Amino acid sequence: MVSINTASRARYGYRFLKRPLALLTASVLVVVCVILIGFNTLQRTSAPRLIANTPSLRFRPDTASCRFFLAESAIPHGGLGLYTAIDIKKGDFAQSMADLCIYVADTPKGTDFETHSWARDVFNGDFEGKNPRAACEGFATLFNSMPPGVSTSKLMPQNVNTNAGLHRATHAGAGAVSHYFGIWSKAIQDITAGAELTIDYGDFPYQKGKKYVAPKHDPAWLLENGMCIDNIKIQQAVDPQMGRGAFASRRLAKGQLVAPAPLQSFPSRKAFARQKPEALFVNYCFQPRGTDILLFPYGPGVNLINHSSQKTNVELRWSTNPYHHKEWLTVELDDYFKLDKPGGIILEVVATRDIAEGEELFLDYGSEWEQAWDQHAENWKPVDGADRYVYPEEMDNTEPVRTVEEQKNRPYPENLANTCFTPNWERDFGVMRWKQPDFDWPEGNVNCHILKREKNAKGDDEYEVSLNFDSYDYTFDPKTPRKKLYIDTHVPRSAIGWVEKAYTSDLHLKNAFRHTIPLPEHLVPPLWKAAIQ
Ligand SMILES: C[S@@+](CC[C@H](N)C(=O)[O-])C[C@H]1O[C@@H](n2cnc3c(N)ncnc32)[C@H](O)[C@@H]1O
Repeated sequence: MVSINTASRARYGYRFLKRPLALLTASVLVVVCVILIGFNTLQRTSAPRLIANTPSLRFRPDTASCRFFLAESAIPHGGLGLYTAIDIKKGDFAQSMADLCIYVADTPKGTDFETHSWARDVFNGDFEGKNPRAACEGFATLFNSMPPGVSTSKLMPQNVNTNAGLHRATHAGAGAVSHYFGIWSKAIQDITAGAELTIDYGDFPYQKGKKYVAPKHDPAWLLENGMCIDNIKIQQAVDPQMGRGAFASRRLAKGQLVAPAPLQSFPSRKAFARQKPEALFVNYCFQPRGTDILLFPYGPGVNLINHSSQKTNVELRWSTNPYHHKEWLTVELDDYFKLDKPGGIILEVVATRDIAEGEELFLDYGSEWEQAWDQHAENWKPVDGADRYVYPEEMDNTEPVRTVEEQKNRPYPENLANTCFTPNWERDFGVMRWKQPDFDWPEGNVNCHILKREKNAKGDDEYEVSLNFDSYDYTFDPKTPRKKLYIDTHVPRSAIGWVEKAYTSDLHLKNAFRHTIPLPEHLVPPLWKAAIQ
């Protein structure tokens, strides 16, 4: 937590200003600085308005430039809320970095994961399996809901394919990290510093007739009471085997809060072991040793911190924030899961030494995890056919797409299927002309077969496609009339994309590494430990 200390700010003396020449020099410097800062600020759209000072720390952290905070929601009973400390223009990104989601391909019915996760079609996970649902870290899971007209932001579930630099033919880490990275939100109105960032959930039970007011806090209050969630940026890890990693977006001082990590609790890891390999989700969870429970941290970037026992520069502790229900850690595990809302416990990532801007962050996952990884890396060999596997992002999206007929002679890689983005939802089956959608919901993206390709009057390719609204059933033969056959005509090339067929992505690699991150022993509540013996 950050504290403003204006009195001690004065301790930084400017005694040399007593001399006139020095005064002139200082004035020129100030003007140059103001111009440079102004230019820099313009490039970032809006200026951080907050000034902070933590002079007691030898290595002064740059908290003043924090752009996003987690703090008590200004919505009554809203719990924690997301805040911006900068002005954001309508249409601009309204978060500091993209979110990451982890899909479970066949979510068991009736489990806590099914009820507390994102639907398959929100972030383009339709094609992974029969009942895909996602756990997401970052802003997506932290938003509170406000009605249309009041809510500030909108999710932008972009179809970003990424294997995080890990190819199944060459990397032991392939299949051990999620490909669903790149989820953003954008401002749907001009947002001013101090505003709580909200989205409209769509199904939130708003009170009829109630006039909702946009929730906000004073920016200075945020600096005093908020937890900065902007200290991490996500990039390719320095060691390519690790996939992405978390990096310091500003300098961080020893002992400083790097990021809060609210936790989602799931009572049984077994629920994720019905398929082989076990669901990738477990790799992103803490597990108190000996228990079967999973704790999923969803604070922005926390989940992206890789392991190193040699280069460790952050550690975990239970949060001191009032929203961390520490009393919930004093009940037996069984009773913990009977609590009204088994959420509300928060870990914190804290710097164990001064960290320079741009340094990769490393947590020590412990020797058990390290040995498991070393063994995996030593024994790993690529699965059969790995060198023929093509990731969707490797396809050239400017090339004309071959029709089903043409594919008989020149097939595409067998793991890939086409998707078509269609606005034609309000229909019975039959033939419809494609039109430019006025929405960007990912539900519009469905599996399709390319039946015909023709030039339009402008000389551009247009396609006739057969759409499959049962996304994961990509096997149907378009020539055999089905009960419901949906045809779109005049589909432009830009509406056609590629996805991996169900059950073929790296998520399902038989040789993928799976291991939870053991919760450090000293953080496991004694009563939970008692349950272990
Ligand atoms: C919590 S995730 C970390 C973020 C992940 N790197 C990503 O790109 O999404 C944990 C996974 O990252 C990878 N990882 C983390 N530390 C690693 C290390 N020291 N060596 C190899 N892989 C590592 C492993 O696949 C592990 O299961």
